[in-house]
Amino acid sequence: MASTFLSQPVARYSSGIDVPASSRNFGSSSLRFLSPRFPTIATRSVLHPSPLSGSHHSSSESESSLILIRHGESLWNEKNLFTGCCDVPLTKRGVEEAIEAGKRISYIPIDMIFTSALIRAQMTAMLAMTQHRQKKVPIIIHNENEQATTWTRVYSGKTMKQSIPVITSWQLNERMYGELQGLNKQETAERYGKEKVYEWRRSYDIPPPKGESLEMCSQRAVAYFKDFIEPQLQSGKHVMLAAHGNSLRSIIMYLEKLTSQEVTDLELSTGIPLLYIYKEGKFMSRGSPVGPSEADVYAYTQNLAVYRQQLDEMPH
Ligand SMILES: O=C(O)[C@@H](CO)OP(=O)(O)O
Repeated sequence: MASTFLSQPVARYSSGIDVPASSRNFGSSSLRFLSPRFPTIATRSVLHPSPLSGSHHSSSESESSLILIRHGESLWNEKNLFTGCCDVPLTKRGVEEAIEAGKRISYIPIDMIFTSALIRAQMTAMLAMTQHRQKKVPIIIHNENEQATTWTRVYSGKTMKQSIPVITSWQLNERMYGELQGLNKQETAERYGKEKVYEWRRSYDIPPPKGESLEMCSQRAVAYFKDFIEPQLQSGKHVMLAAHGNSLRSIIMYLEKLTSQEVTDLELSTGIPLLYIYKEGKFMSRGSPVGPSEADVYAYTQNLAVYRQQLDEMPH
């Protein structure tokens, strides 16, 4: 699976060279984030949780939160068009959904953000973060080439501590819908029959014409999750992942060990965050946080409750 990523260039998240050793930390020892191209290095040089992240244990004891969020409504969702890998932005309603989602998760710790390479997922992550109580700045990591890496370097350890790296990756993109992209879903159902279109949209292993089946999408999205997101969770990092209906369905299938039949019935609404707690190698689904004042969400674990209390004590 790792060979899938060989074409991906190196990403570095670096503080630069003129920062005093004592402040060259993103909460801990390393400011460098190395790319999916080097999974083992990425695992070792993870950015450690912020002081407020509530996770200071060794990885064997650590507990991390994972937020999954499907992007808010896009302009093609609104028009009922097959979108797939076409890169369309959010509607006004989608923007509002993302902001609302941000309110729901405003007290859940987030140390790293992963998004697809598509603007609707990136907009959603960024808009949601405008609501986060911790007020850290999400920064997209540019690793297209050496120049991009060098030209986006940050030279202040203090600023780095107030930042959250945002890693974008095409492997988290929506499933590629092939020759359905841009077609109206209703008209397509009328033309090819509802059952055929349902099969294209929701079956596990039947691809739409010249497109990816959910199984094919899962081969890249779940591989990426296992290789690059799970190691971050294992090291105690709290992660938000903003992606798409089908890339997230395949990841949820993996997290919840769903069968190919069960994943067929799984539908994800736009802009609704889903919370998982990762502990001792297991993912526990905690549903969707209803709102920042919803006591139940923070009662899930002692760590989340402590984190929330710390945020409440922060000056406004
Ligand atoms: O058009 C798409 O890309 C997806 C998600 O909006 O549609 P579907 O729900 O049919 O998988």
